[in-house]
Amino acid sequence: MTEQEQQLKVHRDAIDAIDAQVLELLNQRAQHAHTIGEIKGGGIVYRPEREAQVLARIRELNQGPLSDETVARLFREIMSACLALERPLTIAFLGPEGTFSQAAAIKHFGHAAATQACASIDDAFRAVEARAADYVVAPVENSTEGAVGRTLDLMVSSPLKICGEVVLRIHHHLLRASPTKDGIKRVYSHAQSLAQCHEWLNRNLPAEVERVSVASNAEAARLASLDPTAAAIAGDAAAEKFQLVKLAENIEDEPNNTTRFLVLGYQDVSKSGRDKTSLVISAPNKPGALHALVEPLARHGVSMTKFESRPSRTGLWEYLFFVDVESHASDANLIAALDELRSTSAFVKVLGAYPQAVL
Ligand SMILES: C=C(O[C@@H]1C=C(C(=O)O)C=C[C@H]1O)C(=O)O
Repeated sequence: MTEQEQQLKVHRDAIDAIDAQVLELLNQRAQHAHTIGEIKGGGIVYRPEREAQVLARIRELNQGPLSDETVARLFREIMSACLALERPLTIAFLGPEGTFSQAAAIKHFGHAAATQACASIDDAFRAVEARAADYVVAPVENSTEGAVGRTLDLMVSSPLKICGEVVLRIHHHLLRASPTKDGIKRVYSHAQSLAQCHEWLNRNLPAEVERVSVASNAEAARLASLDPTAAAIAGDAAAEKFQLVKLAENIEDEPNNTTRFLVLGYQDVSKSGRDKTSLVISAPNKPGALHALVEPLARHGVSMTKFESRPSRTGLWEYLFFVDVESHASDANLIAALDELRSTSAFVKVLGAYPQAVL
């Protein structure tokens, strides 16, 4: 054995011994999670607030050299596998396979969860409402393009509650079946992605190349895989699924492009310690209405992280305001502010209280 081989052997033997211990400990952990499942007695096993606390604690304990992000991702998968011992969760998302919604579902629930592709955001909500899936993951806002109106509208009438949020960094690539930019006649993508790459397209593709908006980026990738004169704008998952070549990477105009997704199900989530509550409140279109809405929140020390207005579709009220606050719905100051708002607004709905994204 050479000296180098001897040195390698020392460390490989150490790794083998550690792996045996890690394996033993992982199974001990799984056993405890299973027992907790039994104590819960067949009720809802998944506890978003506990999972957020586990991930936050792991990040805090971490001394490196692995990054906080890396260890949190590993523990995300460990919890996912422990939970699947009871029953794998089914997560509905806006399909087809390979969309950012699916990537968000996997980021939040780990790979042990089963993902169920749906034809529309409406269908994904319906799957959970009909209990054909456990949770839905739906996009709600993009840092460059703003709110996803359909998700906001659905939440107003749906009986589902928000029980988590997922923040996903969005990277778009120009994809094609062949490795050249020559002969591209059209580019397929979802309208939002075309908008997010608008300037890059202006600079890098001839003006006569047609931009065709389709239902999803994954659908765009599928079409580009069939049509030699087409390219698609989509992310890594779609590129992999349809075996397309990346002609250009990270072509989004805004480098910090992120999309926020919400997780909804039939579940009230207890306090994790770092929570948000999402509300929708109606306000008439008259002077001072907006002030009357914000003032009680401010006076009770509730801090807002988002404020989004949307015309009411029912015609009963002029506007609906979607408000996110940095409190849990069970916090005394938020309860007091909501009591006041209920006495002045025709419609106040708590869409859910949930842990802030940890990953
Ligand atoms: C083990 C539990 O059940 C599930 C599994 C968890 C885990 O593996 O740590 C955490 C929360 C729950 O989703 C629990 O509630 O503590």
